[in-house]
Amino acid sequence: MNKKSVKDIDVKGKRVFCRVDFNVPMKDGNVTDDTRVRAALPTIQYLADQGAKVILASHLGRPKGQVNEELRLTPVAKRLSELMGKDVKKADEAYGDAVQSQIAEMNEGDVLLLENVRFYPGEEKNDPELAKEFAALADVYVNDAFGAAHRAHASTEGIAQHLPSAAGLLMEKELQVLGKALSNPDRPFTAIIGGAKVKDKIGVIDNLLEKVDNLIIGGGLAYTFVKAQGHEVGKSLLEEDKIDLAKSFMEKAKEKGVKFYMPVDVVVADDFSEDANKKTVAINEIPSDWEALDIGPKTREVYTDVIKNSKLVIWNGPMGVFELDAFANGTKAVAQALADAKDTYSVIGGGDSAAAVEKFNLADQMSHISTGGGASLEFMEGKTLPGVAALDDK
Ligand SMILES: Nc1ncnc2c1ncn2[C@@H]1O[C@H](COP(=O)(O)OP(=O)(O)O)[C@@H](O)[C@H]1O
Ligand SMILES: O=C(OP(=O)(O)O)[C@H](O)COP(=O)(O)O
Repeated sequence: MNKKSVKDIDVKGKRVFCRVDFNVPMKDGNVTDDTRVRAALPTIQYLADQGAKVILASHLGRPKGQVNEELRLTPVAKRLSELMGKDVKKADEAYGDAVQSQIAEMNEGDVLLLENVRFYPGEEKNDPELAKEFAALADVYVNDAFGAAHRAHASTEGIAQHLPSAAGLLMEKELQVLGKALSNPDRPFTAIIGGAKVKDKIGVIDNLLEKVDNLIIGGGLAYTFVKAQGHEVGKSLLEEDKIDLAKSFMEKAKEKGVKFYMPVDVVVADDFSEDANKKTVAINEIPSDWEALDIGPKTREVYTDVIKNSKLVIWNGPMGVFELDAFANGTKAVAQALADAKDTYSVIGGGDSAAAVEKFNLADQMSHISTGGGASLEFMEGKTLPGVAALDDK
């Protein structure tokens, strides 16, 4: 990476504004999954150990520029305190005089978490005035929020125009792992694309066809491809206006010699619920008033085999509605195959895929679980991430 690292700059005694992605799931005022907090710990700990005054900033949810009591970062500060084994102070705002006073009282190695930056309308608008207010709090800017690096916001992009800046350790690791996967991949290289966001993932499929040896399609987005193959999909998820594009991808795969794997059988249900009637059918036999909610056993076998024979696999999006146990088998089979394939480097991206791997207790057997869903997709599409582009070059 040609961007400065936090390790390239002197932070001792300096006030460091460190943007992290603490956009974590919460329930009843508690953090229910602290993966992103733990992922940011190496940078926070490094800064504290170096004697910096660590000022952390993050968004949480989408409060649309207004204060939302349920989206305060207080529970995250509590969790971070527990993880670090030291007191982490929390500010009630993200800039201004009160925050300045709190910072003035900090000692070297202290950590302060600012309030949700999206409580201010200027954040998502990348308002230069708000960026200046953030910059006024610190001497140095470090961006460790890979999950938000695809956003050009005041705390991810604007602030970097006003302070010396560098990438945090998580940011570096994410860019290095994903960058290597794409620039110099071990082969056979397989991409598995599933989930429900057809529109978001179409672009990435196009780009991946230039790079992979195998492309596996599953999840809700498969049915646009199934339809493009000429089969009926009943009530399954379908993006009518993307059928032609799906067709062109299958043709492109043929031209490029990419093996394109689609479900050969599926689990269909008469309702989107745990206790729906369900049955397994061949891909050309989806009944008109049923919907496909998971891949079937034959497909699981094929996909498992491809994974076993790959050296590098990137996986984004579940194979079925894994939140319902009745339709979790396809996703579980893929996760298990990745866990079993010890010689295969596995990269998981996307909140739901990561959640699925956690649910099956297989997270620690994956090589790399990316903290960014949208960010990892945009990166893999070859787009520039504004939060990275804004940082100082080496
Ligand atoms: N066959 C399907 N029909 C409808 N929804 C599906 C199907 N397969 C997967 N899904 C849903 O897709 C969602 C995840 O999609 P997406 O957000 O694109 O993935 P990710 O967050 O991993 O990028 C899950 O909530 C899952 O229930
Ligand atoms: O959770 C996030 O995105 P992700 O679910 O695509 O990983 C990031 O924190 C970005 O959040 P945003 O999509 O509200 O800008």
